[in-house]
Amino acid sequence: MRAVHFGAGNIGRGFIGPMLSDSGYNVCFVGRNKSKIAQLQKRGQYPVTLANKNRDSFIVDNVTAINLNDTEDVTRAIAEAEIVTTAVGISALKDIAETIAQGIERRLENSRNLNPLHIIACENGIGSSQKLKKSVYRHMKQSFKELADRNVAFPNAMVDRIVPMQKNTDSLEILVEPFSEWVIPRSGMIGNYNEIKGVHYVDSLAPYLERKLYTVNTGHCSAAYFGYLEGYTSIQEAMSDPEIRARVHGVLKETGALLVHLYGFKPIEHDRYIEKMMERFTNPNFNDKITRVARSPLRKLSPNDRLVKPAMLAHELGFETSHLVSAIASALYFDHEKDPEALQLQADIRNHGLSEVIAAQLKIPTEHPLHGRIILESNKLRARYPHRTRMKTISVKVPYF
Ligand SMILES: NC(=O)C1=CN([C@@H]2O[C@H](COP(=O)(O)OP(=O)(O)OC[C@H]3O[C@@H](n4cnc5c(N)ncnc54)[C@H](O)[C@@H]3O)[C@@H](O)[C@H]2O)C=CC1
Ligand SMILES: O=P(O)(O)OC[C@H]1O[C@](O)(CO)[C@@H](O)[C@@H]1O
Repeated sequence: MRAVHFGAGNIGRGFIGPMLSDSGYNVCFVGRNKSKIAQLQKRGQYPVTLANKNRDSFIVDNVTAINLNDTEDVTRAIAEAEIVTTAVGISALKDIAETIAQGIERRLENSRNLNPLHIIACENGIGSSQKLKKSVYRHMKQSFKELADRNVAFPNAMVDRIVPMQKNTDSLEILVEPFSEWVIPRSGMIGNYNEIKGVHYVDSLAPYLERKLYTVNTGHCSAAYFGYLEGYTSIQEAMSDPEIRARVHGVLKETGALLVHLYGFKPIEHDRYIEKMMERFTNPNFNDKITRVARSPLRKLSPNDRLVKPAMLAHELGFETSHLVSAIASALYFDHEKDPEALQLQADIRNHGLSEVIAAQLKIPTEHPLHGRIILESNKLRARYPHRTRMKTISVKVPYF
């Protein structure tokens, strides 16, 4: 069985690669880092180490690799695969869409391979595979689209495993947390597919995806933004500060109330889930950089992502949102100079003002109560962390609610 995986980065090598290989797939990594691809081609395997006390490790084998710009080889691999996965970042999906489209066309040309093909975007976010499908279809001829509708599926998925930045002597080695979860809805699958060992196939993805996004991702990035303002460099440092820990817990109690309401999780079980996630953030067996977890603040602050979406939903339902508001206000101060989105965000705030950014990018209109509360919280943070914040204090009339 053949799998093609786009992105030989942390989640690719540390999570998706091992899962597919363990299920008997030959995993072909498609990547743009030439030296990593050459290493994978040469060795055909690489080591994975678990960030537990014993540092248990195992080898992922039956691996091949192709450079992303060797389009001929990549499209051939897609034409012959049972499954295509990606872990390149949601904003990079559009960049690989044309190659995937060419691979599908090559596969379907003259009805050469009409076996089902599943294409799964293993990215953080809602509806990633369907977003990829839209981009891929933009590059396909109409006749192929009709055939692809019957033979190619793009099931959305939820993937969860913390894989920090790597600093290993062996450039292929990867250190990952022991926990992992990959969830795929059965309704998104077609034909007689081989189940991937360890994947949880479910009837409905939304409860799993939103529980993870609004707990793991909301909590993790809140710890990062709170910790960044405090001057910490790792999530572990931030989580060992009792005040930050309590604020992150406060965020998760707020999203927890929302999730319990939306999906009927038992409150006591959801509290246990929150505790488990707090424990994962604290994992002392690795050092997870704040700048990694806080990365791409424009994406994280977008209306359908981990901060604004749960805050808006919770507000509409009359639930508490003060910790979420604080996380959003903190995220708006993230100005790491090596993060292009952070630089863009700060430039937008400088050029257009905070209120305009909240309205235009977070899509929280000026008249919405959360808009004014974010600005008030931003002013408080500025007073508390004058050396970490560069925005001007902004006066605002908070709408009555
Ligand atoms: N690292 C983590 O703990 C988790 C990450 N994710 C998601 O997995 C995805 C990948 O994240 P990581 O593996 O951490 O990032 P990474 O930076 O380690 O790996 C991303 C890979 O994609 C490649 N890439 C980036 N832009 C590209 C482009 N325009 N065209 C082709 N290749 C491109 C990079 O060269 C790199 O090899 C993201 O969507 C992230 O949200 C999901 C769960 C956990
Ligand atoms: O910042 P991104 O690209 O959404 O992905 C990293 C996030 O995903 C996680 O691995 C959780 O699945 C966390 O480490 C982190 O919050």
